[in-house]
Formats: sequence, structure tokens, C-alpha cells
Amino acid sequence: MSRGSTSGGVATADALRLEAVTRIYESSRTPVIALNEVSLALAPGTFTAIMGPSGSGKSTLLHCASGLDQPTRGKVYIGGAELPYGRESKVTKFRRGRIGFIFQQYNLMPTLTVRQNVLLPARLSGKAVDQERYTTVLERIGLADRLDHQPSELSGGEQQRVAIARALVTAPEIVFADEPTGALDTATAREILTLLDEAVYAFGQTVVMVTHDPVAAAQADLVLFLADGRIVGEMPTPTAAAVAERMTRLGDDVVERETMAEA
Ligand SMILES: Nc1ncnc2c1ncn2[C@@H]1O[C@H](COP(=O)(O)OP(=O)(O)OP(=O)(O)O)[C@@H](O)[C@H]1O
Repeated sequence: MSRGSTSGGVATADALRLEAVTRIYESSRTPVIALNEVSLALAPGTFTAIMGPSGSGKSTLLHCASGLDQPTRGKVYIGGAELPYGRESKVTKFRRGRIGFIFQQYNLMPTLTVRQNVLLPARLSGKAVDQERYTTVLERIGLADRLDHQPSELSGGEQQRVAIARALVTAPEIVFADEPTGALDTATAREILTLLDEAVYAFGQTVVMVTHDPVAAAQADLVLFLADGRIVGEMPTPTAAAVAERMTRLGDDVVERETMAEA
């Protein structure tokens, strides 16, 4: 199992690096600083959870890091390559080749079969599918006998399995997951988390997951805590109890700051 930043003693590029990333929403009358000079570096083959109170900037961080949104300032690197901005087609091409994304609501194409959904990113990027990886991913995810079904014929947990297979099959440099277990019952959520963990140790996949659930966060190697658009703490080798306790303190801090600002 490799979860370090070196391979065979040779230093490898960070799977994800953010340099002073700031995102300000100017749409409303009062600009909102959703991310404030966030810098971080994550090694390949690691599983990181991002937690924080509601409105702390978790989704904004995930969207900026994955090229779904453009930071107001700062830089994002995936596998050492800077995310290109400017023409939308350039970012889209970059994303298709290097980034997988798992959404809370699965976001499968309803008219396509499981097989077509899983192969869609490869088809769109023009990347040849590695048949061995395709077969291994489907075996691990446990969908081999459902390939000709449509998403509406599957349970929520099964649809999320399809979404995970879709994210993994092109062997992206990083997979982002936004509340991947948020719509699932506890037992199914555990199965999905186990699959994500397996992707890390079986495929050496780098995974970054936003979650509200301390048990889900405890599956990761590292938890980053966000508050008011900044990283305010980190916890290596987390436990659910320790994460829950830290989150309670973060929530209290935010309430205290808001009360002082209003006074
Ligand atoms: N399009 C937007 N326009 C203006 N403000 C926005 C926009 N999107 C997000 N925000 C604000 O940016 C801040 C961070 O939002 P974000 O959705 O990243 O937080 P979050 O931690 O993911 O929250 P939650 O846990 O509730 O999903 C919040 O104050 C939010 O209101």
C-alpha cells in the first residue's frame, strides 16, 4: 500500500497543490470571500477529507480545485500541471483527462446504460480505455451483472457505485467527491466509503472528499478543517470521535465570532 509522496525513492509531484487560492463572489451587493488564501499540497495515493461548518467554503474549495470554478486569485496544480483558465474548452479538456468527480446526487446520464455511463468520460476525452482497468474496476465495484441496466433501475447505492466506476476508469490523477454518502443510508454509505478507500490502496488513487459525517471523515488519512474560507486545522489518522469533537469546537468558534461581529 503506497500512501506517501515518493515512489521508489524518487520524489513525485503533488497530486494537488493550491497556492493562495482566493474566491470572492461579487454577485451580491456585499462581496463574499468564500476562500481566503488557501494553500495546501496533497501527495499521490492519499485520501483526504475536508470538513467545516456550513458556509465555510468546502464546496467552493472542491470546485476551484477541480476546475469547475475559477479562483479570483491564486493557482491550482494537478499532478504538477497548472489548471488552465481562459477558454472553457481548455479547462474541460484538462478536467476530462486528469480529474474524476463524484457528486452527492450521482449525476448519471439517465438515458445511458451503466456500461455507457462508465465509459462516457473516456469517450468524451478520446482516451483509449485500458481494458484490464475497466474489468478490475467493475469487478471491485460489483456491477458486472448490471451493465445493460439504466440508472433508474438501480438503487441509490448502486448508482453511486456506477459514479465511482465512472470516476476511476480513466485512471485520473485525482478524484474529488462532494458528499458522496450524503444521500445514502448508513449501511450503504459504509460500503461506498470502503470502495473509495479501496480505490486509494488498490489503485493508488488520490481522493479528496467533502463530508459532514465524522465517520466518513475518519476513513481518510487526513482531515482538513475549514472555517470562514481558511484552513484552520488538520488531523492525521483521524477517529470519528476526535473529528466530531473538533467540529463541535469549530462550530462554537464560528457562533462566537458571529455574535461578536453583531455586537
Ligand atoms: N454563487 C454564489 N454567490 C454568492 N455567494 C456564494 C455563492 N456560492 C457560495 N457562496 C457563499 O460562499 C460561502 C461558502 O460557500 P460554500 O458552498 O463553499 O460552503 P460549504 O462549506 O460548502 O457549505 P455547506 O456545508 O452548507 O454546503 C458561503 O458564505 C456561501 O453563501
